[in-house]
Amino acid sequence: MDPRDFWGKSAKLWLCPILLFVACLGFYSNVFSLTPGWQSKESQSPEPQQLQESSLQPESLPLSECDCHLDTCRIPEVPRLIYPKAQVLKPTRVDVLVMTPWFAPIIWDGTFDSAVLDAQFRNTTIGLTVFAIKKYVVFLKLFLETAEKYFMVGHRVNYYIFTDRPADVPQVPLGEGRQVVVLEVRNYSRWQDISMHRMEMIRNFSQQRFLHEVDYLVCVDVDMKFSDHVGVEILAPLFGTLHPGFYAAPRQSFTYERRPLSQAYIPRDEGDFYYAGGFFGGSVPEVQRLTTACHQAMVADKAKGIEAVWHDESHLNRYLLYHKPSKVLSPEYLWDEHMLQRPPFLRKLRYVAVPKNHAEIRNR
Ligand SMILES: CC(=O)N[C@H]1[C@@H](OP(=O)(O)OP(=O)(O)OC[C@H]2O[C@@H](n3ccc(=O)[nH]c3=O)[C@H](O)[C@@H]2O)O[C@H](CO)[C@H](O)[C@@H]1O
Ligand SMILES: [Mn+2]
Repeated sequence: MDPRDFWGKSAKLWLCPILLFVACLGFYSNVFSLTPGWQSKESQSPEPQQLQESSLQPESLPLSECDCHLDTCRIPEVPRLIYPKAQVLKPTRVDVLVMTPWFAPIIWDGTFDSAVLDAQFRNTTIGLTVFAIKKYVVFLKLFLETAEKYFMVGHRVNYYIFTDRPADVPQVPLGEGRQVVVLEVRNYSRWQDISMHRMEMIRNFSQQRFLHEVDYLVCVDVDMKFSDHVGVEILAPLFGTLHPGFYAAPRQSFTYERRPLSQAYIPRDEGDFYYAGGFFGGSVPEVQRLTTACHQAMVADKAKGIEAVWHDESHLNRYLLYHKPSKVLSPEYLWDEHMLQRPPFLRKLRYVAVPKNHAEIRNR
């Protein structure tokens, strides 16, 4: 028999039971889906109560244009530009790590070209959040003046100043497309509580305002000044900054929270980097997720009578361990000249600590 003939005839014979089986499958799957207890987990619709609760979870925040997988964001069109060509066999930095194992760039001087980046990020509005509660209002003047000189120059910027002393916010001349927005908030008696509640307040205002007003949020400490360019090279769905005290340290010596009782707990055999609490950010939905998660973790810790060793910074580190940032800023973006000796590979100091007398300024 011709093999083709065999397959021709037997195909018809085989096809009948298969079609019958498929039809039965379709019928029974419909019947089962109508029968309680036969639904698969995924297709179960949550009880109204569950739905309300899960809508508070950071993962289930509403989708937005920026809310997409790392590699699926829309590529912006850039105009004709003249800039030096990258050379594949001449890497611009060989002295430092410029890429994480999950392919997030680590931002160092020499690794980026602002001409290209500025074109890619034109029409972007950046929100810079900063808290100046109680005596910390004294830092605002230098902070704003230096930000005008170095932070996102040429782009639209909203300075969101969270303070309990709106009258003490200084008037600083601002460039075009830049504005100060004063957000009056409560204070706390302990500095640790002020620091930690930043997560809650950023979360709250993200929902109320930031989602509608800016594309990215940059969340920083106020007791600092800009001293070199900080531009759109830092912008990404989620970014953190290498803490200047730990960039070369082994993970065992990172000052993560080590007590399993805390929501910020990280075991000694885990950890990528030690991130600083004083400089993080991302798209508004991602920052909303981060701040919601960190705030919820701090509420849970408080209920158990535990406070993480480095407060919000410990929770930020835990979050960024399990939600890998899409860019990592080098310590150029957060440095303390009085505490640390500048290593030769640190070519620029972009955002640096302003010395403060802790006894004089904290808890006042
Ligand atoms: C540079 C850096 O990574 N700093 C982190 C580090 O502490 P720092 O020692 O830099 O903490 P800090 O005294 O600067 O406090 C954090 C921030 O809270 C605000 N504030 C604090 C007290 C106050 O009375 N009024 C007020 O407005 C202010 O914006 C300040 O910059 O660890 C803290 C948690 O322990 C935070 O994670 C900080 O972000
Ligand atoms: Mn600080």
